[in-house]
Amino acid sequence: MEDALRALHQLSLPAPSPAQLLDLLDSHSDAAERVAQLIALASAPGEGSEGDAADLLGADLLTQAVRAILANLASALEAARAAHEKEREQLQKPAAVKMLPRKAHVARSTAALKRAARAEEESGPMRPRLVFDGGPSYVSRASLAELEPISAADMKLVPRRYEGRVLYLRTVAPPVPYVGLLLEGEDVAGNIVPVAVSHATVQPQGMDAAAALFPVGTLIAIKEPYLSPNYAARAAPGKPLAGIRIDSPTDLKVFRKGETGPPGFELAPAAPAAASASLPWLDDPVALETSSEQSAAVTALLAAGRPGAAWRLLQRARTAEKSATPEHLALEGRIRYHAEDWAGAAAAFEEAMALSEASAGSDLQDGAQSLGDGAQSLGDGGILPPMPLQACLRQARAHAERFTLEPSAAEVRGLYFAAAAGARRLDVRTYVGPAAVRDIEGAGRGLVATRDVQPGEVILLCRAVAPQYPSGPPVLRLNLENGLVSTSSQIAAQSGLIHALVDRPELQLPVLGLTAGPDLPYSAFVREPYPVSVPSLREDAHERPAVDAAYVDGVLRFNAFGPSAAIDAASGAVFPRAMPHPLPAILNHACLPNVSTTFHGDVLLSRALVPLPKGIEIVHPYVRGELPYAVRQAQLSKHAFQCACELCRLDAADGDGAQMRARLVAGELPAILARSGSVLKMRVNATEAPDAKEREAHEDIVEALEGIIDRMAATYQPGRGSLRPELFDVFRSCAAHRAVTDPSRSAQCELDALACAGAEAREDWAAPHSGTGEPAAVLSRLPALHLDASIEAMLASSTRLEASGQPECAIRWTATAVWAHDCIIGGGLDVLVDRFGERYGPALRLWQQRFGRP
Ligand SMILES: C[S@@+](CC[C@H](N)C(=O)[O-])C[C@H]1O[C@@H](n2cnc3c(N)ncnc32)[C@H](O)[C@@H]1O
Repeated sequence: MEDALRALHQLSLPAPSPAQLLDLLDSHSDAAERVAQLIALASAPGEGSEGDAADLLGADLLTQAVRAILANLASALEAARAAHEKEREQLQKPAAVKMLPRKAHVARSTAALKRAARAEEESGPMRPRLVFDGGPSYVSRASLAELEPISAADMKLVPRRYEGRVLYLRTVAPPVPYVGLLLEGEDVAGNIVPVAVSHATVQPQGMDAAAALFPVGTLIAIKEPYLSPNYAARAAPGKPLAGIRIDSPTDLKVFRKGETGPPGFELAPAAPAAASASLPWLDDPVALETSSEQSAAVTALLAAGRPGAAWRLLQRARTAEKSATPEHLALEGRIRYHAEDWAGAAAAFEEAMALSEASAGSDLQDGAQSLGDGAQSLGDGGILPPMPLQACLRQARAHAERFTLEPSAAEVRGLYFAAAAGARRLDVRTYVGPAAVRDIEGAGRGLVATRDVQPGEVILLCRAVAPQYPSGPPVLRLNLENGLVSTSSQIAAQSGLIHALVDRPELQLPVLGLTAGPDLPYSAFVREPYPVSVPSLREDAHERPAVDAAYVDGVLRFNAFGPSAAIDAASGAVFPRAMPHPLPAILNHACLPNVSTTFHGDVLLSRALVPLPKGIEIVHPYVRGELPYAVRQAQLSKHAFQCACELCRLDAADGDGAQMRARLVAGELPAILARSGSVLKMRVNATEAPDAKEREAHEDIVEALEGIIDRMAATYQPGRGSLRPELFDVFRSCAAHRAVTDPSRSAQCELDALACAGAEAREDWAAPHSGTGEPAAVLSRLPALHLDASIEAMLASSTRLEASGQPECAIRWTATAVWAHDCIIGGGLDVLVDRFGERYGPALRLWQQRFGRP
């Protein structure tokens, strides 16, 4: 991989994009040729700087060169597959290991370091990276004291996991960073053992940062080491070589100054870097001398997203100093705030202020500001940005006081606009509305309504645990067994979550208490009662947990929501996964949901779409209910359950009809809708009457649309009712054409579209609004599918009715849009205007004039 990238770099060509890499990894496609041409085109003759590869070689030669480079990459992939398969076979029949002599190891390690330095220099830190996985993954649950030391010479068979044993090594070279880290260790007998650590860091590191984490001479212990014939495949692939592969970084312990070294091993622990300069890898800093050192370290730990370590450090400092200082209390407030303990944070801020007042009016309390309802953005690591103590206190109190109150429109508005402005980690309190965790027959646990709930009520407002926004190089991980490709966001989320669980072991219950897909057995936490709120910081001593990287991957794959998408190479399915929102992850799936879930930065907001009677299961869609039945089933297949929601029951009852419909949707429908779009573009002035030619074009297309409606209608079982999501777009197009030719029938078409998405009309839907109060909506029940497009349907209908001189009918449609939007997202008119104002400004302005708050 690195060789191919270097070769491209030498030709001044860009590295393949992640999407192109995905194409290249698909051994069944002819993508290699396409990618070769695209990459070669990136340096077309005459366009680049003088003397670039295209000028020197000419386009044809250049394409040939790229082809050759990509062919090398393809054979590297093949070699990786072959090595993986061999290792898999050998697992049953391990062979005698052939360890290289020390001299050869030193030469190899020196060359690897040189190569890494050259790659960093030539291709830069943002060069894309590729690693592999697949097959068993290991984690040791034993404590060091339970394990018996082993030396490299005793590890005679490969591949083998040396259960019950621990290998002590001292590093003899700086680490080689790639996605994971490669270390070189020496045991007491002087044998060199290569070690590859996956998820050593949350994002790939440069050589200097990696060297600071593992300075030469660091003493390490590897619990129940797995000796692999291809040790580096998951961290930094290269030629197959026997070495230790660490899948879960909690299997690796680093000894720090002051810690007791391994019994019987004459290896002195290495001195750690100063805690304030560089935080120790995955551990808490120890032995800080001065109060200012402690404060600096706590702040650095918070910024690094390690509130647990910050908390433990603070507690140790407190114990040493006996009485709390205002600075310590302020730090405690920040840590508790980070951990969503608003009441605890408020108490600590208050005490800090009282103490600082007592100690001669410290400036901690100056500059108080009102924070209002607007959501603030949190700083690095999800912490409160620097602000006066009094402001911190207000904010903590506001969150604590609102804890049980349903989020207001102003709060949701603040959340929406903060996220729209690019904020990633939002300062909002969590809220768990009328929902509780219950066992659901045939579906594990789920959430049910604890009372009758009205449409629009907030069910959940939750922040993600340790969300990651990868800013490093693009990383891909190819599973050599099932072809699944994980992208940067998935890998960073996995590494970030492992590190977060080490930092805050109390988060294991909400995170590892989730299931990890049908292929992994439940963790022990799944059997415990699932926590509804975020567990508080643990007061007891910290024992570093063993975190199984494979289980965390499964949890993310089967539970995480998030804005970034990943592609299943096998099925081509695209599904979002990056951020774990623990409690919302307990929601089970239905293609026809009864809540609307939206994402704002790292915050998830779920509101009821329809009335929820007490005890009903709350369900949301893992895959888009608008997709044809067969596609939904294929996308859900990884979960290994059969969805039995109302939509699936109806689609299943349609039998062959559902398949015929899918064919129409994929075949003829797009062409008719495209034609419809072109005809609609003929309307330059919406208020002008169409000439005969235009009218005829609209009438023709309506005929074609009605034809396909009839053919699709024949694919539904008689008596199925109006829930027909595939017809939504067809009726919407009809509405747009009818608005030109026969305006009186346009609103009916929009209503038909909404009914296809699950809405129900009021009997008096066509009557004009009368009186002075707010108009009644035209719907009695909101659609559950095509949510945003449904709001457009309502606003479009309003706009047309207003234009055709029926303002009191129009205003009822706007009222419906306002209601629907409040139930789907909320946040009031400003949010609706921000999202739809550009296209439907006049309709929304009219509403604002008549019913908007001043
Ligand atoms: C995100 S979790 C939901 C919580 C899960 N029920 C639990 O107990 O942890 C997803 C898993 O829940 C189960 N599940 C979700 N929706 C389901 C449904 N409609 N029918 C059956 N099982 C379902 C599947 O096992 C799926 O992989």
